[in-house]
Amino acid sequence: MSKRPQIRFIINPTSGPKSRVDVAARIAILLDHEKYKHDIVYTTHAGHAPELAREAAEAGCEVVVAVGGDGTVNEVARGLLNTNTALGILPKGSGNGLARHLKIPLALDKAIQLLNKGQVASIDSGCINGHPFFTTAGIGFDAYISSVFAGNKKRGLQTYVELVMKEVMSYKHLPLKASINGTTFDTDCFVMAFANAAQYGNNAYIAPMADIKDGKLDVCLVRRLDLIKALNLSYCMLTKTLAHSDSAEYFTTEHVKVYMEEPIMYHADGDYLGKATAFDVQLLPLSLKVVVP
Ligand SMILES: Nc1ncnc2c1ncn2[C@@H]1O[C@H](COP(=O)(O)OP(=O)(O)OP(=O)(O)O)[C@@H](O)[C@H]1O
Repeated sequence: MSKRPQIRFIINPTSGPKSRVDVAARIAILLDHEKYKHDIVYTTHAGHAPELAREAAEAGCEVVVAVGGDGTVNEVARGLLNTNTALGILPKGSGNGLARHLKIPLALDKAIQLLNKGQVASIDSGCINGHPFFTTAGIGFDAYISSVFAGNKKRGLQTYVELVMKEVMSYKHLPLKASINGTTFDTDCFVMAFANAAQYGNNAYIAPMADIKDGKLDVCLVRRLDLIKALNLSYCMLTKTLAHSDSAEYFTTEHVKVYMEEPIMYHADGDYLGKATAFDVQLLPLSLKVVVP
């Protein structure tokens, strides 16, 4: 029994809708205790989870499980990058982009059971100006929406879509210079998204063909939008058909550089990170182990 590997659960008590479900109790009931010893820790502030994850990885923990939304998953995964410790996910957010991409069950009990029998796979991660991301990062309108969404008490797809429709026409397109695969070009930018996973979350597919293990980022560039194109873009994202739309262009690459005259907003995994005039976006191949079905 003493050789059982350790699994740590890191719970963000603030993430997701309020729920009466006692996650610790469900873990106690459903986790295979012959397979794992476990401990449960709770974050007390933003930025706490990377510390808790790193500490567990350094102690030789086999799996560290993020219990929360994509923000919590990002923080835990950051602490596990390039270690032998695998990330597990109990999805509790409103978008759950990485869990959805990896086909991790959204139902708590099923996600706990997956930890008992799942396998470990390596996935790529991305890095935008030094900030790791696992689903998507982006500059422009998606980052602007992240900044507004962060201050919004209501969550979920409906809030998100309402926000996008309200803000889309007043959003100011900014010009940028991008270097991708040895070519440098000038363009207007409504959004430039760097996709490691295919979706933002909520099954909104910004890069439907993105493969999280292929060593490439799928860069989606939307140069300009009018109202009709905006409606079409939303429809295409939700029907996984954006790659066939004439609103978006795609590039696959390991490295992108972007230069702006005016500062532009950016995000990583939906967390608004501020504004910058220069961006260096890289792909870090197979840099994270994850428990998957
Ligand atoms: N104890 C805490 N108190 C306040 N903020 C925290 C705490 N622990 C983590 N955080 C922060 O909460 C942020 C949001 O978490 P997360 O994305 O998991 O939940 P969510 O916003 O409810 O989910 P979603 O983004 O899917 O709606 C994280 O980026 C993290 O920095």
